[in-house]
Amino acid sequence: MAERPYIVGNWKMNGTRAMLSEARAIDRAAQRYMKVEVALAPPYTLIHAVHREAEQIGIGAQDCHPGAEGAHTGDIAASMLADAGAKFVILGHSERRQDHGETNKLINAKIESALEAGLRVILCCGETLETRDAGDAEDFVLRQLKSALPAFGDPAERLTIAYEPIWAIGTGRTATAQDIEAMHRAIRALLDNTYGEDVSAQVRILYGGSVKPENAREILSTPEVGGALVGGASLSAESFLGIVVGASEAEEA
Ligand SMILES: O=C[C@H](O)COP(=O)(O)O
Repeated sequence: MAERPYIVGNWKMNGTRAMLSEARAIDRAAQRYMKVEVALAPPYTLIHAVHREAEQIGIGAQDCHPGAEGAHTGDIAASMLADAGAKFVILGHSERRQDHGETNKLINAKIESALEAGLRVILCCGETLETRDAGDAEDFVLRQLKSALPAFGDPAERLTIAYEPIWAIGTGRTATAQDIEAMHRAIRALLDNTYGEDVSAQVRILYGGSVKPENAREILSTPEVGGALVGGASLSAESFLGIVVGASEAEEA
């Protein structure tokens, strides 16, 4: 089974240089919880500055362009992220799919490009409430993954999946532990079939959607949950570290 629980903060479109003190506090405190792998994905504008501050935590980005370079105004290539100090990139987040019409095909191309640039990838998936209520959540998520997953057999440790039910993002609602476990088991079975069990075992499956200090321990104790992708609660060191503590306790239990 893959290593330590992975707790990743996604700052989304939040953060100016004034937030560097939060990143610094997270980094310093993370050194006390070595059983947990802690990472932050600030906006592009802060990647290099947070990277320079960080001694312990991993720094990543929230998106990249599928191309290597060229005339794409406003876009950022994976190699440029790596140059700025990023070690991973979040791809296929539901907010990118909704706000920018990202398709699984495009996300697949971005993944290939990110891996080529030496980055780790956190591939997001998740269903809407309508899809869940219609009983199609599992089929929908597995279809998303089948279309987006990279055809690699080699750097499995560089792939992480994040299951984020869209209706749980930023709403205060979380999926039940049973629903999370069932979906994570379905994703694990897909990874087993796609890459073989040895490779699949190296891929962590994170849960995302209103993870907070109060629910972190329960969620992170759920079978097949290898960590959390945290939005709102990652914006303050205090609440994010509360989740890190929950992960550490879940790991020790
Ligand atoms: O990337 C993070 C997720 O979208 C979860 O966001 P949230 O913790 O604010 O619900």
